[in-house]
Amino acid sequence: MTATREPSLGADTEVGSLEVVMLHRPGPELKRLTPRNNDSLLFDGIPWVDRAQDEHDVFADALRRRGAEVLYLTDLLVETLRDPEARQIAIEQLTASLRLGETLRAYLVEALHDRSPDDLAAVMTAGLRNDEVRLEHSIVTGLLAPEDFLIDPLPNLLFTRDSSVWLRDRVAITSLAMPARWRETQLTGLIYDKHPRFTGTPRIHGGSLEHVEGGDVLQLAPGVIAIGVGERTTPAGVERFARQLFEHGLAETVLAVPIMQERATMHLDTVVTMVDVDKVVMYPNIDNLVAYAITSDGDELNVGQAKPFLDAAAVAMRIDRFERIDTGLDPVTAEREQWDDGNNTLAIAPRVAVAYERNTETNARLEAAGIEVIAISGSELGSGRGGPRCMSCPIVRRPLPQAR
Ligand SMILES: NC(=O)NCCC[C@H](N)C(=O)O
Repeated sequence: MTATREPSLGADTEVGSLEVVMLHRPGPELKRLTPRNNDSLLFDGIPWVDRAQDEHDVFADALRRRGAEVLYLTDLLVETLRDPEARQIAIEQLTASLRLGETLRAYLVEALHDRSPDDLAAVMTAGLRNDEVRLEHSIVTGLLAPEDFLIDPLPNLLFTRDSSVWLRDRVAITSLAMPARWRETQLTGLIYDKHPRFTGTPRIHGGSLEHVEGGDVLQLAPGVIAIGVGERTTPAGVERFARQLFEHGLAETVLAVPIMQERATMHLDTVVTMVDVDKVVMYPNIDNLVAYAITSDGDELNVGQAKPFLDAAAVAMRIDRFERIDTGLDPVTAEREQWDDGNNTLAIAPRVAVAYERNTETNARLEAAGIEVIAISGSELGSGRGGPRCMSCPIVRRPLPQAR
């Protein structure tokens, strides 16, 4: 494989025309979900996997039809694993933290080295069950139940938004808060390090640092980055991330935005997403969203007073008004549609957004406000509590003509 990094990778807004995006087509890892493990694996139900795949294919096709190139995480991973050094790293990372005793760990290391890139990628994504290994005379495999996981599956890979974020020409490998998702950044980290398409891409952050998840990071305008602080991204995560953004010239202002620490609002993008250069769709039941503007004078970070989010954002973006499209929903409908990711839209160009079709009232108000809504079905995809924005990692967005 030769190094062929494209010169123009990156994205500096939420709404620039989407050119390259990474998705993860749901696969065998979803078949690992049971009523006994779905809570700890962060799913609210047991998805019908074939239907989830169909829904996801429609999503991917909608993006392709509008000109985006869709890269699948699994394809990138398999291609990466063809490199012996990448395989070595992958197996080391995968087995380093297993608490399975030395005999079983050593057996797994050897067995994984014998696997093809496809099979190794399958273990990295779908995990490994006890009854899927053949190790005689092992105390550990003998005493574990057949269906116990030796390596946990990663059903939340579906939400590619969270484990990496492109900021201008750099990629941030995030640090995921929930144990069920920790290993995801080993995969994205490896892909961006070793896949020829990304050779030489400068990086920030990393899986071992303070928690920051991609769903909390919104690029409101070039150099203006809002970061939610709640269930997933910690205050220390924002501080660490902001320092790197300033250090590498990726931001002039970072807006730290506290959100409720609950599952329904796990990321900033569950309550607010951009649908135009100066417009957001926002959960109506959070009128009091505030932001702390963080700037840097070179050495120190300066943190302003809490201001209403839309006002603080407008100042940082140097626009007169950052408009919230009034979905006008009564609080109960708003709560239902927020839970079903009605506010989690994916802008693929200014005023064009992909949204789940089930949120009929939110979508109708968006259309009335002049937003073209590309409605996709998400009855099964949504069982992991994530919408179109969560399910996509933009790798290239065209810069906006008016970008500063
Ligand atoms: N950006 C997002 O809001 N991502 C959705 C992640 C859902 C996943 N089941 C989780 O709990 O982390």
